[in-house]
Amino acid sequence: MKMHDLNLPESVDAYFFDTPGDTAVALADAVAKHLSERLLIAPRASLVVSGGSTPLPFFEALREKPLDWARIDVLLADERWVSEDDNDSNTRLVRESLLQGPASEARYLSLKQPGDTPADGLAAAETALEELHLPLDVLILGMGNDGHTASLFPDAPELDQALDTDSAAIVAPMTPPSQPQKRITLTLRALSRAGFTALHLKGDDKLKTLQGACSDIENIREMPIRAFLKPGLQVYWSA
Ligand SMILES: O=C(O)[C@H](O)[C@@H](O)[C@H](O)[C@H](O)COP(=O)(O)O
Repeated sequence: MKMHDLNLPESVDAYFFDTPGDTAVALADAVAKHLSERLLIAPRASLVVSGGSTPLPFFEALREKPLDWARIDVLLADERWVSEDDNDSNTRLVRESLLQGPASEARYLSLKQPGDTPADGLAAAETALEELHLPLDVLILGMGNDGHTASLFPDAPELDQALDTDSAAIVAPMTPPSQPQKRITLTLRALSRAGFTALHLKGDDKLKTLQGACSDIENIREMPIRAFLKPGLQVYWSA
């Protein structure tokens, strides 16, 4: 699909690659560049990543980058409320695939905290993020075919609050009936205006979903990814 079919907003750059591996390497290069530039002028940098099945080759490429990882705070955009040894845990994915090698020096800020539900663990999660400076420096988002990103799900009863950028909340519990697990997510207030935001996608289905998202950009509740289709976003896609 040619870029113009996406009618992305002005100055949203879309990069199309032949393979997920090529995408991963290119995205890792861009992220490493932004993190190292940030660390030239700030004592620490924040890197927010997403879970799911797409990021693995990106994590494997990024972790080998010769960055000052001890000065980088790594956290998830969202998390399933499962134990860290659960196969569905994004924290497990990040610890096993990203926080290895040079990147093992990074400081990991965990959204997953003790508590039977995300609501029970919310205060501890907020405390864990106390040192997180906003706006974020680097944010990597995925997208589901319902147009969710992070755990901003269209069917979540808490979506309006999580999208309310006037709210002070930077993290919120989400209980989308479409999902098998309860979730915790960074809110739109926390996720917006990052220094560098990339949308990392794989597959024709995701490209079609993105095309649909571009067709009615203002209707964010219907497809929360639309909140990020703004100038400066970089889309990285492969079949
Ligand atoms: O916890 C999660 O699932 C992610 O944070 C979520 O927002 C993900 O990025 C999309 O669902 C895409 O997931 P895939 O990469 O598996 O398609």
